[in-house]
Amino acid sequence: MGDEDWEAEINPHMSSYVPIFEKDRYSSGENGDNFNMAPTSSSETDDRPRRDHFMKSGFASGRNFGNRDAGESNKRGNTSAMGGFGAGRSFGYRGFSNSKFEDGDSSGFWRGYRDGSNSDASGPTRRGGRGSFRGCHGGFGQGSPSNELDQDKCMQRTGGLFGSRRPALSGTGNGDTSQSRSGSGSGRGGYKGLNEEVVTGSGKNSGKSEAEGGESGDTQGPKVTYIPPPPPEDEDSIFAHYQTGINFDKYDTILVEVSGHDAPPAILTFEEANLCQTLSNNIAKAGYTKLTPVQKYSIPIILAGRDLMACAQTGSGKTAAFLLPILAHMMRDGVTASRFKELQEPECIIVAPTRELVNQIYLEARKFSFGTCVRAVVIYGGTQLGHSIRQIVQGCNILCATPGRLMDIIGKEKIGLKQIKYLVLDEADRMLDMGFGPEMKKLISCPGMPSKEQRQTLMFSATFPEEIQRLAAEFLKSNYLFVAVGQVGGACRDVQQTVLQVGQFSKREKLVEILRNIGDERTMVFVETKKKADFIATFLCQEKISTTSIHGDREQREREQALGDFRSGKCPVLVATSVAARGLDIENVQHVINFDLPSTIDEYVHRIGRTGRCGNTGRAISFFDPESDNHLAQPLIKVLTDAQQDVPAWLEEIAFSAYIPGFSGSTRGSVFASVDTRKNYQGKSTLNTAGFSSSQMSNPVDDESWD
Ligand SMILES: Nc1ncnc2c1ncn2[C@@H]1O[C@H](COP(=O)(O)OP(=O)(O)OP(=O)(O)O)[C@@H](O)[C@H]1O
Repeated sequence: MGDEDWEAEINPHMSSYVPIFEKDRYSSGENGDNFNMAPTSSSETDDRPRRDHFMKSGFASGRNFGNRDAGESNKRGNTSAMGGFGAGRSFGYRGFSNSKFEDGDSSGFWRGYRDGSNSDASGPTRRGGRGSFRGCHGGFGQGSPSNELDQDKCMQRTGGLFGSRRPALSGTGNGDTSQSRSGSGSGRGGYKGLNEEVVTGSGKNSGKSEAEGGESGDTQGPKVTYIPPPPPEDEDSIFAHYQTGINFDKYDTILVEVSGHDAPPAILTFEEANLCQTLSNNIAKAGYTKLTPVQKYSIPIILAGRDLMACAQTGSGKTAAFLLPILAHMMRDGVTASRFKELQEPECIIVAPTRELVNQIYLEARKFSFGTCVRAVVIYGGTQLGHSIRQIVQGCNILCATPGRLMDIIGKEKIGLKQIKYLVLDEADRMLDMGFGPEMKKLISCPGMPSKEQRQTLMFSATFPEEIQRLAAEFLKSNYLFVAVGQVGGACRDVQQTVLQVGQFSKREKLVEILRNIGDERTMVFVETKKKADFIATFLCQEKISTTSIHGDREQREREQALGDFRSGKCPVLVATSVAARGLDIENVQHVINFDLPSTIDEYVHRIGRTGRCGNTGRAISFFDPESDNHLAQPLIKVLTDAQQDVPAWLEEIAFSAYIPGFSGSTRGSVFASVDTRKNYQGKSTLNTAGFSSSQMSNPVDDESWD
């Protein structure tokens, strides 16, 4: 395809793929790039002129964009600090999505509903500080398609020139990942971005988050002014749900183990839970007629007031397993917080690791509390802090929050914690690992927070590494109960897993081949880094496959837009980092493709769990690169075998040659997704001095993918 065809070829397919581009970094040509003939006329804070320009010249000139063959030959040469990645800009303009953003059609979160509301007040101002490095996400400059990995390296080396690899997080302790992009290149600090919500600066201000920077304005970053559109209020939308799949009834055959003393018996039907009429009505309206195993066991445990750690396969209804009994108690006991109170004191806090997930939990809470006196509120980073506060002051009984925003709100004394009766950690293993663990510890020692004896603490996940379970004990009463719902190894058996041996440089070709076969079926493609997410999304768009992307360097509005376009089917392919690996419940995701395998097997289990949910079937295809993935061979075989999937002979050979003495197949037991570590590890501890298990020390690759 000639350069002149470029724009025409790619425009129709780029409706939603809109990485940020900041022109000035790239417009001079000093990086040795001739593609990006960006004018310097438009204001840094003005979206529209730059979009117009790039519609004309930016893309049109990106001639190396799809040149995958350039790969091998260019991969070394492209790493020059100035020319390699720095030149990669042709696609980095978020305004590419025609006028959508400016039209305020940011329906992303709301399961594809479009209410047309334009509540994004961010406007141009947020562009200024943020943009300084965003263009690099596109990653298609001089020879850039050749080797995304080398781009990554180059990017890191060039951090000093362009700002931080992460767009200029303030070094002064600004905590919100979307908040403080000052362009100063101050680096990422504390958690290196592992934490979705909390990024520390110099270390001095660890744990502070966007309040310091964005809202009170004492850092260089622009204010986050994004106000997400309210979800639709009509009953049909609130109770919209997808159908359980053909394998839903097979849940009944799944083994469940409850450990701990005096566990109440499981219930078999919703009626046995003795929920109030309104709650029962809401359950019926949600289309729930039958309990899933984790619900059968967890609901009576929570109703009995016990602390709980529950491990059950992805997509098997853990959210309702904690929401329903909590709501039942709130209905029984009455709630104290009301809109007429000056200080809101919620009875329940639910934390989860990503903004999208916390919002999804909120929608579930809103659904089940419909028509009751209980009011659920959601707050998360990347949105205007004032908006979060306004939501809370209208009355807050259940607060669904990401950790960074929660700590901001607590720090600002916008909520009191004295009334907390329920603390829920969803994706609890993630919430307690290196990234979020310190924040969670801070949360439970906040002034006013009832001690663990005084509150009920509930933890849910599909995976629960043993060392995390030991950390969790600090949060739970000693007599907590542990519910393990097989699937063996944690992967859902409704997902047909295939592992293909594909080398780094053949991956794109293979991906396109697979996606072409798949057609329009909804597919999530997981990659390991944010830059690669943009790179692959753009590449697919160029291949005329409608694609969008979600990762931590995209603005919240863009993330929501991407999710909305994926949910609605407008973009049937979503390229994502691990930020989308956990919890997201999207109807009709038929395929998950691991373009890059994650660094841990647990992450693999979560990723493939985006398909095959709630008794529906799905497919997962993973590219296994022997150059980089051998360490996963053994645990992968265990997961495949446990889920009764075919194990390729070549994988067994690799596993054999990469044999790790003492490897027991996984960190988990042989029958259940996780075992209660109290059985095996009483008295033993492998914690390091920081209080975290060494195996949970953050992995730089993981860090990259998360934020
Ligand atoms: N008893 C039920 N009957 C019908 N549908 C249900 C039931 N329980 C849950 N669901 C639906 O199943 C889907 C998956 O539930 P949910 O998101 O809670 O799974 P999960 O176990 O939390 O998954 P993950 O591990 O990926 O976070 C949701 O759409 C939910 O509404």
